[in-house]
Amino acid sequence: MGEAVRIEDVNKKYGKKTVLEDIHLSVKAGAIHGLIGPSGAGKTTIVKLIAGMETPEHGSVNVLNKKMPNIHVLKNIGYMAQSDALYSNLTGSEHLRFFASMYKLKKSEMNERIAYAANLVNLTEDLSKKVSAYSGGMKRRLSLAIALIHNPSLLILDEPTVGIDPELKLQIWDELLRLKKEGKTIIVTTHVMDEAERCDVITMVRNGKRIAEGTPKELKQRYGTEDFDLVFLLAGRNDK
Ligand SMILES: Nc1ncnc2c1ncn2[C@@H]1O[C@H](COP(=O)(O)OP(=O)(O)OP(=O)(O)O)[C@@H](O)[C@H]1O
Repeated sequence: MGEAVRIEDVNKKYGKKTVLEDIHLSVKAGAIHGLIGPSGAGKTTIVKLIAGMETPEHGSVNVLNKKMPNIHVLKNIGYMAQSDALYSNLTGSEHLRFFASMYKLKKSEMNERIAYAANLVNLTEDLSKKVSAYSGGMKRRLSLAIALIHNPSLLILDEPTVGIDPELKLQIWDELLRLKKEGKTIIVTTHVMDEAERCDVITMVRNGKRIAEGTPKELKQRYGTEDFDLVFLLAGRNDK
């Protein structure tokens, strides 16, 4: 399998503050790749670079073999941001229609995709409600449905399951595994170690640096523990 994302030698600053330093990252096509790290580590900045929303001071970001930002690549990316960018006066259904129309889906395909995405995130019954009446978890679920609406080949999910109950979280992970089987590439950021263990490859990020990478099994073997929280702590200590 080829590479879906390649980041080489990336440095990123906000003002004078360096938030990413010498980042190299290769995401295999068809894999679920997790970015794990404490708050402020730089995970969101990395996914924004991949989604073409930020550009690095130094280095390169290639997605689906094109240098980012690239307008043709954007339609193959589904991006779920950490904070929900929704219109409080529109209903769930209006959101899905609006985003589907941006991707120029045909009417029949649009209806099919809306039904699929709404069902996946358990929002079918709530589609006619305005977003102002949605709970935080419902807004997260709607954002995920929007990210999936155009059937993108690369899904970038920034903390997708925050505020989502355990049952739905499992359901969403089952669906991510199914999408992977279809050949989609999924990049997911998380603080939650049980989610990390579901990824094919994990990159651990701390203070803007990549401190460890491997499959969950490799990382556990490398640090001699089955406890993923401990893997992360040990990887962090080695970096000091
Ligand atoms: N637009 C911005 N302007 C200035 N600083 C920023 C901006 N965006 C992020 N930062 C800083 O960059 C660093 C990395 O932030 P980032 O959001 O990438 O971390 P994160 O690992 O995603 O954290 P979290 O898990 O809390 O979302 C932090 O120190 C943050 O304060």
